[in-house]
Amino acid sequence: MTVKHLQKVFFPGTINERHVLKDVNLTILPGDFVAVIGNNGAGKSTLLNTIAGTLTTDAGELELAGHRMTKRPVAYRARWLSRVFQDPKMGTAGELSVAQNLTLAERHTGSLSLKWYRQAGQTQRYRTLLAPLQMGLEDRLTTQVKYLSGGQRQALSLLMATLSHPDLLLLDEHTAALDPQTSAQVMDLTERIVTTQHLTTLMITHKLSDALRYGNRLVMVQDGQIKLDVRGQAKAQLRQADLMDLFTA
Ligand SMILES: Nc1ncnc2c1ncn2[C@@H]1O[C@H](COP(=O)(O)OP(=O)(O)OP(=O)(O)O)[C@@H](O)[C@H]1O
Repeated sequence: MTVKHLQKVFFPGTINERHVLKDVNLTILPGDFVAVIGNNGAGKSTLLNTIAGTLTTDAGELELAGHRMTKRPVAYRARWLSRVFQDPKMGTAGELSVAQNLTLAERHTGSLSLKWYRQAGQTQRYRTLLAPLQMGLEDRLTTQVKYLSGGQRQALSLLMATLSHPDLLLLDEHTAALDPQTSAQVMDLTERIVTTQHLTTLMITHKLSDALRYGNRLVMVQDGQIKLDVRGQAKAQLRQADLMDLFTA
């Protein structure tokens, strides 16, 4: 994924004009797991939304898996890109069962009937997919998703978002609405899925400890620009105090 000279201006030409992304450049290499941090209003969500296509760009280029995404709608980008939102309700259909949600996610790449899960072997396959989440979902295939806990629902969202092996996985503060223990559980699950599938991942988080612990790369956005971009050994040596210093600098 490459982001070149990206700019976003809200309310252009008015008294409220605000340059939220100021010439952002970012090359995400295949297999990178990038944690994005930054103050409130720094431009993190705007960056993610322009990549996902829910916001248009004012200047710059976006390319993913060799395809130009810049002016493309969300549906076009969905072939290569998946997203998990902060709200566990966003990634799943509450009125449908766990199995039906999985079928929906699989229909992303084909055209299966929602009754497909009843076919022989399908139940076992879904149980096998769900068991590694360690949330007990393999025993709740017929439960309507609205009755699941936030953590179970977010784990299911994560599984559904990654079933199609996307070229880019966007995690939009996906553990922020969960209690600390569940959040840690979903983060560990995230790491397992991302590592096993070698997924290229961009994760926004407000938890500095998560940004330091997970992923091979850390990007700090400040005032619409990338203030810090470290990977590998340099990232491993970073401490929370270093980040706090940068936040206030
Ligand atoms: N759709 C919009 N219309 C107008 N202004 C917007 C819009 N979306 C964001 N902004 C403004 O752009 C700035 C950056 O917002 P953004 O949500 O990208 O920041 P953020 O780094 O994700 O912050 P937070 O950590 O609080 O979520 C803020 O001043 C915000 O008010």
